[in-house]
Amino acid sequence: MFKIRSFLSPYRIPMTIALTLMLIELAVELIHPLLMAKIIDDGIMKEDLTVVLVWGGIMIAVSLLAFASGIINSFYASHVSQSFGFDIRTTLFSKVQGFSFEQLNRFPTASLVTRMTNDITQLQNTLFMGLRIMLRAPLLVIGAVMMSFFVNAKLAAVFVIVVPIIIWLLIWIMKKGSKLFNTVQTKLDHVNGVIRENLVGMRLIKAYVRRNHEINRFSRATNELRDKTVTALRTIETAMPILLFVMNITIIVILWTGHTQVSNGTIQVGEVVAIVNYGLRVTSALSMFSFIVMFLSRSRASASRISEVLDIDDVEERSDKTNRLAEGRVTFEHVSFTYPGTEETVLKDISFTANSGSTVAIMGGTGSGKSSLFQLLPRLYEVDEGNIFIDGVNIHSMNSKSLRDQIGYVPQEAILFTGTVKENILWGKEDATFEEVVEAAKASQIHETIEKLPEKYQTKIGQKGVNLSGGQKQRLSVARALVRKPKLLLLDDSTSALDVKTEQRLLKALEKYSCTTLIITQKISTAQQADKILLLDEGVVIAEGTDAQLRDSSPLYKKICQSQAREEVKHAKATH
Ligand SMILES: Nc1ncnc2c1ncn2[C@@H]1O[C@H](COP(=O)(O)OP(=O)(O)OP(=O)(O)O)[C@@H](O)[C@H]1O
Repeated sequence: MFKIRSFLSPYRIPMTIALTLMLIELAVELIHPLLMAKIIDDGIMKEDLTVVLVWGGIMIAVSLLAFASGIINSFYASHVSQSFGFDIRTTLFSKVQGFSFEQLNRFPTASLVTRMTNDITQLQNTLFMGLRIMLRAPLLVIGAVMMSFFVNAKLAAVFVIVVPIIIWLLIWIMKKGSKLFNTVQTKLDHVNGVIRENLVGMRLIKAYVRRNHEINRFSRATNELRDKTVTALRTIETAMPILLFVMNITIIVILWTGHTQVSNGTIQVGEVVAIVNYGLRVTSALSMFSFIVMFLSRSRASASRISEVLDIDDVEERSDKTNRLAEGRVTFEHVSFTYPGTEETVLKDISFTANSGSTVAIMGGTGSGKSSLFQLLPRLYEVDEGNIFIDGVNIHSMNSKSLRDQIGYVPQEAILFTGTVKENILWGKEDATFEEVVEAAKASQIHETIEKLPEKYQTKIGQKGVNLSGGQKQRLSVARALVRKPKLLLLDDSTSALDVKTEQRLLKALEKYSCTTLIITQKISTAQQADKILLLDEGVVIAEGTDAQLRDSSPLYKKICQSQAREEVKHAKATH
């Protein structure tokens, strides 16, 4: 919570101005009944028109002052609340960018989205309300009670009993409400999660005709959200009529005792009217409380959810060593790795060397640890045991940003961003020239396809690359990696959707980049072109060598070759 409060520091001055203006409004509101009492007792009762006109004029003047203060207060309240929200959102976003994968796994994606949008909006609204009316309501209650005592202490004594009871009740509701709204926000996370999964997987949903299943899933999530919200709002709303009932009884008591005292001549009519007026203002302030308590409860829940993200420790950069990779020679030395928070060791005692400029194909069954091995190289995860060296330097001691800058990593799923083809390639190296972009596209065998697009390199790519085929997306992702002219290129099954000829051309074109290439593949045709093949099984390297060597020495490799050869024969027969 402390961190969130610190976001208010830059706005101390506008907040002070807004609060001062709010206090002016409040003061005017509190003076009004006094002026009214004066007009009744000294003007109307004594039939003195000058008093009525003079004090009436003063009343109008202070009302205008309150009006102007209210308007300027709104300006400041909007400015402060929006800027405060902007600052938190920007900080939260950049905080998440610095998360390690282990930290990222602690929050579901949809929950992070809710925290960065809805939760921050809750805080913004609360701050706006805070600067406009939130403080005004409690201060109005306190001020009205004090002024009543000033007018007539005996008559106002009833407030001393009633107000503490009401304050206690309000605190109780707020604590309860805050817990309930926490659950509401979690349910909102869930709804966002379902929506996100649904929109991302729309093609699959249609292909599997799962529309009704998805509609039911969404209905369940949104029903839960509705039920929890209704429970939270009910708890807060039912308390309000109780408060107002108590206040109305209080006013009746004041009127009753006031009436008796007026008859006895111990109090003037104007004084009774003033105290009743203060009572009514307290009542109206309390009816504002239902909103205030709701806003406070909600924002307390939201603030703690935002703090959870802000409180995550920054990943410490161990080194500012910005080694330039000269050759890209990779050495794994007895590397073992377990995903944080899990038990199973997914890579066990891995040792191998990929010479500079060479191509190493990594093969293995699904779940054998191929992608995990890749993620260790740009240090997306840290090794548990052993060491990884690039050009003889332990990557553990290298600055992670400089290390990643020099690696071209193409993940298994080709991810494209909304923007043009050129922008997507430039994503790999912002300051690349157009010639470099074209060069990378040519090497990735995507240049000709791009040239056929309506606006060539300026063609807009639809959301997630919907207007491109799987193979085109893959090649564009490879171009994005090549444009940075990496010393080390990691292709995670990134040529799976390419036909053999295109893939061969792509691999040939890579030679000119003279980078070390590690390529995860399921295809023997790809592996055959590599200088070395690593065969992984359940996180262990079970065979290492060239295609010819493995055909002799590895029964598993031989089996894969035979089964793929059979597939090819079947495929050839089918196409004839
Ligand atoms: N983020 C993660 N957290 C925990 N375990 C994971 C994570 N990612 C993968 N694993 C586990 O690590 C093991 C190896 O997964 P990995 O993705 O490296 O396999 P792979 O060989 O690349 O498989 P595939 O060819 O199917 O992509 C699997 O048992 C998988 O369940």
